[in-house]
Amino acid sequence: MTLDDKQEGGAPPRLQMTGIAKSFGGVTALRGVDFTLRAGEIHGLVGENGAGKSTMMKIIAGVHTEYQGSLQIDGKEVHFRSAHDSLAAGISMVHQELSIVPDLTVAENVYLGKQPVTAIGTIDWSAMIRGAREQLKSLGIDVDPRTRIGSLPIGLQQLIELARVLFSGARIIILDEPTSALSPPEVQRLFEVLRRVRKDGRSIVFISHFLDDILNISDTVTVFRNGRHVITHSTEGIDKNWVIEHMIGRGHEGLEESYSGSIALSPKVEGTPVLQTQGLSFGRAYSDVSLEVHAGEILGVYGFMGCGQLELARTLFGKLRPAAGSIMLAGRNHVLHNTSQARQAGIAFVPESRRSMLFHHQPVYKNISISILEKISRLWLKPAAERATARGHVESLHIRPPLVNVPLGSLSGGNQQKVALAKWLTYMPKVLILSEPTRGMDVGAKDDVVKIVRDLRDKGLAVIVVSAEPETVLSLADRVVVMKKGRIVREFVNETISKDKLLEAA
Ligand SMILES: Nc1ncnc2c1ncn2[C@@H]1O[C@H](COP(=O)(O)OP(=O)(O)OP(=O)(O)O)[C@@H](O)[C@H]1O
Repeated sequence: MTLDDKQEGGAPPRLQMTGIAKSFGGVTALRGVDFTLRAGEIHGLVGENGAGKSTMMKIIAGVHTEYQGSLQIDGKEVHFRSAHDSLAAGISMVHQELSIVPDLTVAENVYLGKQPVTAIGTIDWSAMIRGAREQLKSLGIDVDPRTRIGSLPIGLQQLIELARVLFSGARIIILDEPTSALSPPEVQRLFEVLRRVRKDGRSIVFISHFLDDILNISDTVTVFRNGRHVITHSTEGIDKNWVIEHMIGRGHEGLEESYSGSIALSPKVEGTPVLQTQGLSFGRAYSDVSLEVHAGEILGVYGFMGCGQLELARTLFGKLRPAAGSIMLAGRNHVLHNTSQARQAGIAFVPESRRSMLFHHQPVYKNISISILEKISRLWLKPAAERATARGHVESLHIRPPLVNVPLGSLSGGNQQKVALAKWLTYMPKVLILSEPTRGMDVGAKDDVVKIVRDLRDKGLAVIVVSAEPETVLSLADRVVVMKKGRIVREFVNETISKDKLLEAA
């Protein structure tokens, strides 16, 4: 470790974990890992999918109670037996999956489990609503605390969940992928709050695959690889390349090249588009959207979270019925009444919430083969053939562990995402719509996805990539349209663009 374990003045660290080991059945998640968190520190934690980040943090949060090694808070040995124990010790964690209660109001969610009470012991609704409004305001969120939270866009839900933890008074706050659904301005607001929280002497662990965010907000960075602690270093004087090198443990020539800096877009493709829309509108989500995508082309649709791009993607897959406008496939008008019509027309859609569409208790190979089973069920696909298909995808996407018989639920979040993508790659559509295809993936996995999607394009597929992450769009798209408040405001063709240009347009 290159940092001193002692805090200034010789006080013990806020949190010290030593020699932590944890296995799940035959899978070893952590192999004797050390981790130190100091008071008033924002500590970035990075590593490839499956490196053990979430497992380590879930031990602190009292989710995993069986492990080896020592856990000390302010110099005192503790062993949490439940999430409740951990909360009582002043530790709060926001998991990758949101844990809000969709049917409750915003205020109830902010105060979940600790509602203010009146002198006579009833819930103090007015204090709760007032308190929630103030807390949210400091995060720049202007929303009526009486709104049902499930009716709000996902980015807002994520911010509200963060608000709950940030204002809980916890001394140790663990944020696992907190910015995945946030727009750039929302990320900036979150960072301002995190800096305020740090000033109060509270400590934050920030897990993310967005290395720019990690370097921007953290004081210290720790890298895990394959269940081991690789290095801990002050963020001063290190850069993204340094982090990637330690994450993957080898040179990374070629990796991320397409993400950083500028990229050159392709000229417009001539001929009849495989898919085209004219004046497409859907309620308040988006209106008057005209776009086209050709065979052998990747169209990027970029916009901040909640600008209508997710609804647009769903419409193109027959999940939503447009209020106006038309969709044409190979130059002919098509009315898509449902998703099976879209599939028959050769359209595939990988949604951003793909993990919810998987079967967590089923083995990996079943999850991958399910879409071809549907397509060629009459052929009585044999399990051996299913496994063989799955193995091919597990290999090309570098899914870890590389086992097709283990239950999907035992994989790390990022690896589950890869399985979800593999599932859709098994059947060859004409149009492939990908919503947030690399969310939650580490740099290496992103690179694998980029290669696979480009390969599909080269085989003649028309691909639409919908994303609120500029890097995702830049790394994949041949041509980009930018959406803002439900409208296409800009198209970039045959020119060199950068992240700044995209952000500016959005
Ligand atoms: N509940 C579980 N049952 C079985 N195996 C598990 C379980 N949770 C995690 N693992 C395994 O432990 C290893 C570490 O997973 P973990 O979720 O900690 O990784 P991570 O670094 O957080 O990855 P990601 O960036 O993808 O979220 C992985 O191999 C994973 O498959």
